[in-house]
Amino acid sequence: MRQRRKVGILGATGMVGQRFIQLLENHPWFEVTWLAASDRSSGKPYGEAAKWKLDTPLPHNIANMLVSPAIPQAAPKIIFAALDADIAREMEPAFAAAGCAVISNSSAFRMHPDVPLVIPEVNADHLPLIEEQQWRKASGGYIVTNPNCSAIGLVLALKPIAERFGIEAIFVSTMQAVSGAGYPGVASLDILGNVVPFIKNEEEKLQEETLKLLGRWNGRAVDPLAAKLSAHCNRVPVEDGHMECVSIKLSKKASREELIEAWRDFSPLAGQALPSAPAQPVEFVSAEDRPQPRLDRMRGNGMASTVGRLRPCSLFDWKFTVLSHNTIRGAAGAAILNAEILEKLGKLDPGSDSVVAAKSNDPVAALA
Ligand SMILES: NC(=O)C1=CN([C@@H]2O[C@H](COP(=O)(O)OP(=O)(O)OC[C@H]3O[C@@H](n4cnc5c(N)ncnc54)[C@H](OP(=O)(O)O)[C@@H]3O)[C@@H](O)[C@H]2O)C=CC1
Ligand SMILES: N[C@@H](CC(=O)OP(=O)(O)O)C(=O)O
Repeated sequence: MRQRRKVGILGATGMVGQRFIQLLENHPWFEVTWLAASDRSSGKPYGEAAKWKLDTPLPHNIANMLVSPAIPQAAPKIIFAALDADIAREMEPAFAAAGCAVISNSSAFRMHPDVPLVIPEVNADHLPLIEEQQWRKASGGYIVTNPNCSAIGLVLALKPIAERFGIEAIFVSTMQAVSGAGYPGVASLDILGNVVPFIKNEEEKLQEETLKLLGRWNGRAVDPLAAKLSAHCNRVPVEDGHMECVSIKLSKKASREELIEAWRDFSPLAGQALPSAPAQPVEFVSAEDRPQPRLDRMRGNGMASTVGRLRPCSLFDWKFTVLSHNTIRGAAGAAILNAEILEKLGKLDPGSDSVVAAKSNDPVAALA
């Protein structure tokens, strides 16, 4: 049996941090040995610092672990980061500069030209971008990101179609769960019995990240997919699971059967034996009233994207509905799968502990 690698979680007390703890509890490759959060939590036992909000018990060893200050000294070399974007912008480069592999869930560096934005089933071939990062050259450390929670479900559904038929235009309207806003998130008086047709920066992220993810690695950089994309993002009173209504215009004609076949055949990680990879990343359901968040979000242990309601579109070619779990596939599970593919590629260990930390005093500038 292989020895499990020691990993740390930055932002461990938050909603996504908690998912990391839950999903890593019995992970065969990774063992959580370090937890960090803000000064409010640092020095306290995790069980006291965090308001555990998940429906599985907080593991005992984690409850008793002291929350560390969020600094790279004494942190393990593999870090899962679940920080607010503003804090991530300062902190993730400091960890990368100190020689850590930062597997980030935040939006801070997703669109940086030298930072891979990756869904392993879709664009693992973008990972060589890490070699362009100054931190990598100086200390072995790097940042790899996973996408926005709405982009992940959408892109998983689009990739098999883009590969076979090409996509020229996409229209998407989301219905996003409240857990996406963290805790305490949206006030109950705003969301109960209501829909809020605005999520700050979400439409911009969904549009630009989708095109980068479906883009082509040219050996030095990623050329984004040249398609038109228009997004509407809405918050709905659902606990977990982002649903999206999608219309697409194809480059080449496709029948309903051909589209379903493209989704069913899509298994690019088959044979890789990555512990978190779902056997069927895109599940097509034929029932006329599916997918639904409560019934379908846990397909593939929360890592599959469920597609249904495929029918002709009178504006574009086809329309369908897609659903994915926003804090599993859309956040912590996505980052863990990124770490697994990096491990498989022999890239997860950024170097031994003796790696010399980067000399730069400004790690953000070191990326430029
Ligand atoms: N919720 C979701 O569905 C998704 C969230 N994301 C992204 O993941 C990230 C985390 O989201 P979420 O878990 O919801 O956020 P939360 O607000 O629930 O958690 C934030 C975490 O960051 C910590 N933190 C805050 N300030 C600092 C600081 N100065 N130094 C160190 N740690 C700090 C908090 O610690 P403390 O408890 O001590 O304050 C807490 O652990 C965000 O970038 C978010 O956009 C991405 C996809 C989906
Ligand atoms: N904004 C998303 C969750 C999120 O935090 O996204 P991002 O990782 O892009 O910041 C939502 O509200 O559902």
